[in-house]
Amino acid sequence: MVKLVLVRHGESEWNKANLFTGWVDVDLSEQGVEEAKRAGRRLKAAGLSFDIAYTSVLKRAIKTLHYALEELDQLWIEEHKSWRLNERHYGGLSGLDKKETAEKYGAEQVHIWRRSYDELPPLLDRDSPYHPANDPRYKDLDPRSLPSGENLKVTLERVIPFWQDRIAPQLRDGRTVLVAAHGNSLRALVKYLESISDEEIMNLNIPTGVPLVYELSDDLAVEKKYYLERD
Ligand SMILES: O=C(O)[C@H](O)COP(=O)(O)O
Repeated sequence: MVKLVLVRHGESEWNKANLFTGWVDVDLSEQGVEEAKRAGRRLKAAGLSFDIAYTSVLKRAIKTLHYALEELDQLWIEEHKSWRLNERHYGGLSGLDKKETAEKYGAEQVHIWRRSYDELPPLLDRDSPYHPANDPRYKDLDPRSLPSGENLKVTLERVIPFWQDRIAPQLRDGRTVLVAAHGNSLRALVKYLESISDEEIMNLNIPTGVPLVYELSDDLAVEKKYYLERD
């Protein structure tokens, strides 16, 4: 049996302000820092330690990983960052207020944008400051793989190759893996790991800063799954 732990970053400044965020690189709020440290304490209380960690190229996930590893005194472990673990790109909704957007387009439409599997948000113009083509951290990527807006399906299609090529081989070699990422990149991974249907995934929410432990068989089938809810 091998262990995989997923943790969604702690509350961000824009979670707190109720703004659509996606790939915008906002920081953790004060509460988010506390949630990240608490995640680390919960991992420690559960007797977990890690061989390798993965995160996105967004600071709310990177910092969550580091705060958690600091509590474990494991800041030294090997870690890898990838855009493939980024939050889903919210396209033209990036930076908008979620409540105001619901007032404008209706709560039902906003719920579909937020939770459906295959409905795309409005797409972003390539000259928008929120477009990844204008962000140096993505300069080495093929411009064709830079999204102007993503649904969960597109997010899953870029997360799963990273899972298959990078994370799964580590687990198969018996390593304990920590992944610090985002609400929707983790929903995509959970959908894949648990074969959740396109309809059912609409009801799945992953809370911020609560470690989700998977116990996997040697061929990476899910044997057990639980949240660490105690420090
Ligand atoms: O990108 C965002 O706005 C949040 O991190 C996740 O948003 P959601 O709850 O609308 O999926």
